[in-house]
Formats: sequence, structure tokens, C-alpha cells
Amino acid sequence: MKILVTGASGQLGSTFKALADGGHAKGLDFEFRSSAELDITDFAAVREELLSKDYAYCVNCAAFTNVDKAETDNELAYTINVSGARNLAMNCNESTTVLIHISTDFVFDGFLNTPYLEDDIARPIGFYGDTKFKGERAIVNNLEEYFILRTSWLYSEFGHNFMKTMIRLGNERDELSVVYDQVGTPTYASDLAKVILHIINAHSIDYGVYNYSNEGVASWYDFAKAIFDQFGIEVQLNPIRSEEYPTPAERPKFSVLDKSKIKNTFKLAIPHWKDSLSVALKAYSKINI
Ligand SMILES: NC(=O)C1=CN([C@@H]2O[C@H](COP(=O)(O)OP(=O)(O)OC[C@H]3O[C@@H](n4cnc5c(N)ncnc54)[C@H](OP(=O)(O)O)[C@@H]3O)[C@@H](O)[C@H]2O)C=CC1
Ligand SMILES: Cc1cn([C@H]2C[C@H](O)[C@@H](COP(=O)(O)OP(=O)(O)O[C@H]3O[C@@H](C)C(=O)[C@@H](O)[C@H]3O)O2)c(=O)[nH]c1=O
Repeated sequence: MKILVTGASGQLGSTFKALADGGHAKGLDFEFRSSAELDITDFAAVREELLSKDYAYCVNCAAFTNVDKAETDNELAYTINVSGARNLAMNCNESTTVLIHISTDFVFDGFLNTPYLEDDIARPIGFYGDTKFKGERAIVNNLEEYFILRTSWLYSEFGHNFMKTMIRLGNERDELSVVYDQVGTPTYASDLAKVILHIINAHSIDYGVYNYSNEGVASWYDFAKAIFDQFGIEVQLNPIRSEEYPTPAERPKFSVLDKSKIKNTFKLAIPHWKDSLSVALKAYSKINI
């Protein structure tokens, strides 16, 4: 079964590559395409790629993910996250390829105080979240056979992410301040990739939008504290409010996702974020010795 992975050199794309190289995707024939090899904003190139081979699935790992830069780089963020998603959806429709697309907890405004369900109203408060939600709509409006997985606070041993930023800063500085009034769930990219492989291997036709994160709840401060404790970095860590760490983009204060739908549909047991963090730190240590 042929599977196209777009945005293959990013964090999630690299995770897929590592899983495939490690023998976790037996029987699946992946074609990995980096941004240089396949620009998802180029309709003709996407069409040519999808029609050139008999792809059963396209896993879209391509996106504009810089939350702060999206506030000023509006056009580029929109082109990649909305037009890119639409190009994939329209061409997947023509090539009868199932599209697996990744979205974000940042489609929500964060004003709830119980975990978000898939059907809760999406009301993004930043431009990144806005483009990700419009990208979802572009898929829903142009394709029937899709899975949109909304995830949160993705991290891993690959690419840019909060875990790696904390390890770097923790080793450079004596003291760090991290916000404690934004609450969500860190998600290990490898866990998400394995769920996507599970959906593919199940040949599921339960198309639709699904939430997926690790289990548990944390603030960014809690996440940083666990990274330092588990990795053995000694640094003075101060909890601060978001106002004390001003950023161009506002983030939701609460973006915990309810995962009942994906757990029930695919009979999944989801690891707790702290357990997955220890797996991720071991993987990080292995490639950073
Ligand atoms: N990171 C996170 O915390 C979270 C991410 N998500 C979602 O998960 C998905 C994967 O994120 P992640 O792997 O962390 O993101 P990354 O930023 O690590 O990777 C995104 C990849 O997309 C590529 N890309 C950008 N523009 C294009 C384009 N026009 N055509 C093809 N490829 C392109 C980038 O290539 P290049 O580097 O060359 O620009 C990069 O390799 C995204 O949809 C994201 O919105 C959801 C929740 C949390
Ligand atoms: C580096 C740092 C960040 N922070 C704050 C800023 C921010 O509110 C929070 C998280 O920081 P980051 O900017 O690394 O993470 P951010 O880019 O906001 O992460 C988001 O990325 C997008 C792609 C998503 O889809 C979301 O699910 C989420 O993962 O931590 C501190 O308080 N202290 C620090 O030293």
C-alpha cells in the first residue's frame, strides 16, 4: 500500500521516517516528500504527484507552524495552511486517496474549562489557529475520505519543539521563567504517528475529525519542570503569568482535548504525557550523545 508523506523533513515527517526505518510500518510503502521536493501550495505539482502513483493515503505533515510569525507572515501562513490543505483535498478526491491531515488545539479559544470535544465551536484567537481551522474546512468541503487529527503541544527528538528548547535553555541559563496559566497536554510525535499507522492498517472508513493528544493535563510550566526533573537539568524554574511573557500571538488558556471519540472508535490506550516524555528523552539522548 503506497503512502505519500508531505512536509517530510519537519518534526512529524521525521518521526514517520524514523518509524518506517525502524520497521514499525511493515507492508506500507512510503514516499517521503520534503518541502523542496513537493510544495503543497503548487496545485499542479500536488496533482502530478498524487496521480503519478496509486497512493492509498496521503499523510500531510506540511504546515506553517510558527505561531508568533503567523501574526505578521499572514499571507504565507494562509497559503500553506489553507490553500495547501485545499490543494491536497481536491487532488486526493481526484486520485481517490485518503487524506490524513493534522490540525491543532489552537483552533479553540481556550475559554472552556472542560476538555474540548470535536464538535465544540472552533474560535481561534491567533492567525495560526485561524489558518489551521480554515485548512480543516477546505478539506471537509472538498473531500469525503479524510481523517483530520487535532493534536496539541507536539514534541519529539526531531525538529523544533518546546522539549528541545527547554533542554537548550536549561543548559545555558541558571534561571528560567515559564507560563503556568496556559493549560493543555503535551503530545509525543511518535505516539501520534503510531496512531496514524494504526488507522491506516485498520483500513478504517470512520472518516472525520478526531482529537488526539497524550493523556493528562499540564501547564507549560509543569511540562518544563518534568523535562528538567526527568533529564536531570538543574535550573531555577519560575512559574509566571502569560502577561509576564509577552508574545506576538495570544495562546489559548485552556486547550485540553477530549479523546473519547478516537479511543472508542479505534480501541486505543493512550499513554500519559509523563510516560511518553521519558521515552522521548531517551530517544533524544540516543541521538545527542
Ligand atoms: N508543533 C506543534 O506543537 C503542533 C503541530 N501541529 C500540527 O502538526 C503538523 C506537523 O507539525 P510539525 O511536524 O511540528 O511541524 P514542522 O514545522 O516541524 O514541520 C512542518 C513541515 O512543513 C514543511 N512545509 C512548509 N511549507 C510547505 C509547503 N508549502 N509544501 C510542503 N512542505 C511545507 C516544512 O518545510 P520547511 O522546513 O522546508 O519549511 C516543514 O518540514 C502541522 O500540521 C501542525 O500544524 C498540531 C499541534 C501542535
Ligand atoms: C521558551 C519559553 C516559552 N514560554 C511560553 C510561550 C508560550 O506561551 C508557551 C509555549 O511556547 P512555544 O512558543 O514553544 O510553543 P507554541 O509555539 O505556542 O506551541 C504551539 O505550537 C503550535 C504549532 C501548536 O499547534 C500548539 O499545539 C502548540 O504546540 O511557553 C515561556 O513562558 N518561557 C519560555 O522560556
